[in-house]
Amino acid sequence: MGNISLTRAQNALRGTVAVPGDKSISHRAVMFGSIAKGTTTINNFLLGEDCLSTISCFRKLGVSIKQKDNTVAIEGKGFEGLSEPAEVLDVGNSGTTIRLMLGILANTPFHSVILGDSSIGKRPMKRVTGPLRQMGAKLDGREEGNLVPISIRGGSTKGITHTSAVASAQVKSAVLLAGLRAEGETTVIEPHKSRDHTERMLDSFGVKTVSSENSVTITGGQSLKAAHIEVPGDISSAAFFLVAGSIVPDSEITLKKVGLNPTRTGILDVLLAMGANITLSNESSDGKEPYADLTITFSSLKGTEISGDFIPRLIDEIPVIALAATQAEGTTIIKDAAELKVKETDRIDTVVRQLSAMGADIEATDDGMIIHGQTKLRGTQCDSFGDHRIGMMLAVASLIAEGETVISNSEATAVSYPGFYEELKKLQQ
Ligand SMILES: O=C(O)C1=C[C@@H](OP(=O)(O)O)[C@@H](O)[C@H](O)C1
Ligand SMILES: C=C(OP(=O)(O)O)C(=O)O
Repeated sequence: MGNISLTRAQNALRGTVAVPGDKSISHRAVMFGSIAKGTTTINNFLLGEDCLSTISCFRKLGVSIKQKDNTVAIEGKGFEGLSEPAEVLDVGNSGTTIRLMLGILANTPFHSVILGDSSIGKRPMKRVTGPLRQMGAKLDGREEGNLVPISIRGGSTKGITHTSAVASAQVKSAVLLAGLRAEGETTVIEPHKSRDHTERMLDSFGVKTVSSENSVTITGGQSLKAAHIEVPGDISSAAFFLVAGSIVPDSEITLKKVGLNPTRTGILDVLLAMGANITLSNESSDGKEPYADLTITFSSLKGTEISGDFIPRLIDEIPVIALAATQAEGTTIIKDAAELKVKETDRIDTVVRQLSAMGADIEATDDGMIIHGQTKLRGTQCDSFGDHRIGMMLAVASLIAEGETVISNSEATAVSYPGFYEELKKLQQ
């Protein structure tokens, strides 16, 4: 597995970055196009390994998908166009692929087996297989259907009202997708609102859902009509540059066409509350998703507290927010974020261990972390542990660390951002 060796930034970070397409939106565009009737086209599709896994799984389900660079064309034949896969569906490292796909397969009258890599092998699936079983789908897997490999035989399902213990767009989307073909209404209630890309994109495909603050209802029997999807830049990828620009002296970075769906912009609210200097320009929207250019300049940061409703709006950005907090004056407290423990790694544990090794004053709590700033960081031997967001956070940390930072399993960043290290390097010239 690859090591990358990085050194402290010699110059300020300056330049413009077009961050790659949004991962959540790219997955959904392929999935919805695969169950819609007609030709769905996607522009600025994310060529990250996770989204390529989604394409590969739907091809195994018999869907014709043409992909050239970041444009994709899908010949959808509706749900009826999906056929029993001869091979195992391998989702690689992607939690979104497996959970949403299970929702779709709940209604397909054939047998499928799904698995993923060693990280997926540890991630809980009961949160999805539980409600899908309640709807009538036949699923099984290790630990009573909690862990892959999962086998599923879809069939006829009935609508349910599901109260999810966690705010999770993957759970919400899986149940709503099963609800598309279920008898009657299906409602998902969450403790906090999670990202709503599914609801927005279903609308583009001609399917109505009804949302209130923390619940969404879908009526079964609706079919999808092909659509054209323009994928905005991924704010979760932009987050690494937002923090890099804030902590490397004299920096100024512009990020083009970054998706600004309000269920995803917690990182902007938090960085602004910490004193970051971020301006928006060229605000617009394609279809249902708003976007804008973001410009970030270096500024001094102060600690903050992040909890409750904020957490789902920035869940994937917490590793890099923790890094920003090491450079902020005062204390940052992150709580209500126990979900971090069931991501690609236990992100409370990996963030705390890796940043501690670099000299940060950071401690783990049951549902988050406490960071005391400002600390000087020093380069050391680090590890992404195969978690793309940890790899990218450590690369940003290296920019302000004394000496050499070596990151093992550095290739993990290709899961959501192929070419990340090169882009970071370009800003230093
Ligand atoms: O629905 C999605 O596209 C995602 C939802 C989130 O996961 P949860 O639903 O588990 O919170 C997020 O962490 C993941 O990166 C993508
Ligand atoms: C948690 C993530 O993705 P997934 O759940 O799709 O593996 C992520 O991208 O940080």
